[in-house]
Amino acid sequence: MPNKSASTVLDSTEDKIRVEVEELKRDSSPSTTKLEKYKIIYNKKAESEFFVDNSALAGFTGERILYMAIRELIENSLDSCESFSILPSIKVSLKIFDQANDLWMLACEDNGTGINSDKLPIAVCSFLTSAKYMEKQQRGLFGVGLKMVAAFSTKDTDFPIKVWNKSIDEQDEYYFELRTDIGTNKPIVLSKKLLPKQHSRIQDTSGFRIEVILRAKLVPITKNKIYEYVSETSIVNPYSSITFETDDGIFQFNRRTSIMPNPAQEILPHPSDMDLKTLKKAISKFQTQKMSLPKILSSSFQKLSYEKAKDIVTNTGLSLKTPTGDFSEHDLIKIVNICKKTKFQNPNTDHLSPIGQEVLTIGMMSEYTIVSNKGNDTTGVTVTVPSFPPTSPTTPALATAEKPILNNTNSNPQVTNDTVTASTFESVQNDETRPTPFKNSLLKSNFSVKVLKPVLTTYTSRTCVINNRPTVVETGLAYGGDIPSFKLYRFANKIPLLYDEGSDVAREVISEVEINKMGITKKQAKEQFSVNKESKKDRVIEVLPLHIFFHICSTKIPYKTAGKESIASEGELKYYMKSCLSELYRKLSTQIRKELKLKEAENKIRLYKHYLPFIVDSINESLGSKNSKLNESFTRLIENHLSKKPQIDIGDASSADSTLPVQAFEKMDLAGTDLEPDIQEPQKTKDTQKTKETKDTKDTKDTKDTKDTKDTKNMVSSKPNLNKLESKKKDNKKVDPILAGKLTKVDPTRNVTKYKKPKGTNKKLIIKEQDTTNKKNKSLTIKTNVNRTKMNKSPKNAPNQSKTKEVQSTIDFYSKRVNKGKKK
Ligand SMILES: Nc1ncnc2c1ncn2[C@@H]1O[C@H](COP(=O)(O)OP(=O)(O)OP(=O)(O)O)[C@@H](O)[C@H]1O
Repeated sequence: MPNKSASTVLDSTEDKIRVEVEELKRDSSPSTTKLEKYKIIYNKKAESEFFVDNSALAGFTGERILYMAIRELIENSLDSCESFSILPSIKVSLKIFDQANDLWMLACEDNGTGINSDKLPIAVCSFLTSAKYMEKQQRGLFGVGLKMVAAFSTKDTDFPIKVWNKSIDEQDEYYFELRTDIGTNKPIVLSKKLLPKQHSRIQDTSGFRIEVILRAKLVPITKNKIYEYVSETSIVNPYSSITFETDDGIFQFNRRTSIMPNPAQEILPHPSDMDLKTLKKAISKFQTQKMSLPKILSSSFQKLSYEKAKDIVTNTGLSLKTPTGDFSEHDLIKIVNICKKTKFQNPNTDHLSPIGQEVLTIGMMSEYTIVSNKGNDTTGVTVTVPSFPPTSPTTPALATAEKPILNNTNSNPQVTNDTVTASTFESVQNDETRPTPFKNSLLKSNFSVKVLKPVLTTYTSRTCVINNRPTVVETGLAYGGDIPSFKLYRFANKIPLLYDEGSDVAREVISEVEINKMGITKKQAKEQFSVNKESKKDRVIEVLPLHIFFHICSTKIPYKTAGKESIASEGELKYYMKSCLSELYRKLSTQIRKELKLKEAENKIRLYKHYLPFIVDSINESLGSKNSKLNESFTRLIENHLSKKPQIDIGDASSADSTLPVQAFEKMDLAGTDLEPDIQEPQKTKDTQKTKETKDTKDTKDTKDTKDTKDTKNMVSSKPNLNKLESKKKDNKKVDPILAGKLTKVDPTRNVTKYKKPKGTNKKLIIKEQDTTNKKNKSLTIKTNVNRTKMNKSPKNAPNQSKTKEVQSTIDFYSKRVNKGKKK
C-alpha cells in the first residue's frame, strides 16, 4: 500500500523511465542520423542504486541479509557508545512479522550519542555519508551499512523506517519515519516529530532506536550465525550489556565489567601515507589563511616538523617563496613522491583501541554462548518466549519494562551475573510511535545461554607496522573447564568475523605454528584431554578443549573481500600472529604437562589405594601378628603423595597473576624509531627469534628433561617417601618404624640409597639401587605370602599389568625384609 512518499519514489522512477523511453523513440525514428543512432549514452548511477544493485559488495547477499543487518546495527551502536566512553546497553530484537511473506521486524536500541536530528535522515538513508571518515579505529568504515538496511527495507516493503533519536547535543527526542529514494540516494522524510516527555521512548540521556521491516529467509545456518555473532560480540565487548530478543526467547548477555578500552583518538595522517588527494585536502583546508606550504605540511601531517617540511619542498626544486595556491598538480605530485622516499618517525598508535589484556581476559573467562536445549543440555539457563502473533500487520515494539541494566562500577573484573533473565512486556498506548505490544507467555525456549568458564586463560600482543599503518595483534587462549572443544575466534576492530574462516590468515597461522613443544602426542590428547574421543581432527591442537582468539586492530585491516569477513596475510602480519601464538602455546604446554603429571599421580594413588589392603595383609601374615598401625602409616604415605599433586593454574580474572601475559600490552608510541628499520625488523627478529626459540626449546627441553627426570624420580621414590618421614620423625611425630628406617645417601653420584633399619629391629643395611636408565626399581624376588587370587579380583578400574608388577615388587621388597628379620 504505497503511501505519499513511497509514491514520490515511484514518480521519480517513472519520470526516469519516461525520459529513457522518449530517448529511445527519438533514436529509432527514421529521421535520426546514423551518428545519432549509435551514440553512446552515459548515465550517472546514484550511489544508492549502485550498492543495491551490487549488494554483495557490502555483504548483503541472499541468506545473509538478516545477519548483515543485525551486524551493522550492533556495530553502529557500539561505535556510538565507545566514542564517548559510554558503557553500551544495547537491545536488539529480530522477530517474524509476516511469515507468509517472509517479513521480519528488526529493531536495535542503544544508549549512545544519537545523531543530530538535522543530519539524521542523510545518516540513515544517503549512501557514503558517515561521521567515521577519519584516521581512527572504529568498526564503521564506509558509510554504507545503515543505508543498506534502510534501502533493503524500502526496496522490498512499503513500511517506513522508524527512528527514535535523542542526540547528545540536543537532549530532545525526535521520532522519524523515513524511506530511501534509491534512484537519487536521498532520504524521504515521511514524518518528523518532537516527542513530548511522556511519550519519550529513549530512557537514557541520549540514544538511538531503529525499527525496520525486512524481507528475508532465515535458514538455520544463518540463525546460528546470528546467535554466534551476538555471543562473540559479548565476549569481545564484555563491558556491554546486550539483550537479544527473538522468537526463541530473550537472551541477556550481561555486562561483566565496567572497564572499557581507551577510546581511539583521531590523529593526523602520516606523511608516508600521503597522496595527491590528502595533500590537496590539506592545502584547501588552509586556503584562506595564506600559509606557506611547509607550514601547511607540518600542521597537516604527524611526525613532520616545519624544518623537515622545508627540506622536502626545497628538495623538489620548488621555491619556498611561491604562494601555496600557485603550485601546480605536477609540483604537488613531486612532493608526494619525495615524501614516499623520506624516512619519518613511526606513527603513534593513539588512534587504535585494542581490547587489552584485562578486558579480553574477562571476556574469555566468561564466554556467553547460545546453546540448543536439545539433547537434555540443561546447564544453560532457559529463557521465556514471549508470544507474538506471526501475521500481525502492525509494527510491534518491545516495551522496556525489563530488568534494570547492571551498572557495575566494580573495577574487579568478575562476572557479575551468569543468569539469563526474561523480559516482561507492558501494555502501552497504541499510537504510531508506540505500536502493539507483545504479550508475555511462559513457554520454555529451546535455547538457553550458557557461560563457559575455562581453567586457564592467557594473553599476549604485538604492535607492528603493516602496510605503513600501525597494527596491534592481540591473541588470547582459553583452555579447559567448560570449554568443550577447539574453536578459533577471529576479530577485527572488535568485530567478530564468522564467515570464510578457511581463507583467513588466522587459519594459516593455526596450521603453521608447531605444537610439539607441548610434549603431548595426538593419542594422549585424544585419550586424556578431548571430550570427543572420536574426533577426526588431524592436529593435536584441534583435539584439545581450547579456544584461540585473534584480534587485529588497524585503520586499514587487510580484508580479503568487501564483506569484511576474512583477513589477508599482508606484510608481516602472519609473522607477528605466529609469534603471539607460539608464546601462548609455551604457556599452555606448562599447563598441559602439569595436568599430565597430575593424571599420572592420580593413577598411582588409585593404584596404591587399591592394593594397600593386600600389602598390609601380606606383611601382617609374614610377621605373624597384626600391626594395626601399618594401614594407618601407608594411608598417611598416600596422603602425603596426594598433597604433592601439582596445582592447576586457575586463570580467573580475579587472580589475574596466574594468567599473566608473557608480554603485557601497552600502547606503544613508536616515536623515535625509523619506519624503515621497523618494517625490516621481522627478518632480523625472525633470526633472533629463531635462535632464541632454539635456545628456548633447548633450555625448556633441558629444564624439562631435568625436571621430568626429577619428577619421575620423585614419583617413583615417593612410594616410601623416607625423607619426608624422617623429617616428620624429627618433629617427634609418630611414624611407623618399619617404613621410617633411617635414610642416608651414601653415594649420590651412583644414586645409591641406603635404608637403615631402626635401632632394635635389624641393624643390617638394605641397599636399594635405582637404575636411572630404565627407571625401574631393582629388587630381588623372594617368596611372598600374598594372596594372589584375592589380588586378581580387581575392580573395574584396576590398574594395568605394569603397575601391578610395580606394586608386586614393593610387596616383595617388604616381605623380604620381614622374612629376613624372622630368620634372624
Ligand atoms: N546507533 C547510532 N548512534 C549514533 N550514530 C549512528 C548510529 N548508527 C549510525 N550512526 C551514524 O550514521 C553514520 C552512518 O552509519 P553507517 O552504518 O551507514 O556507516 P558507518 O558506520 O559510518 O560505516 P560502515 O558502512 O562501514 O558501517 C555513522 O557514521 C554514524 O555517524
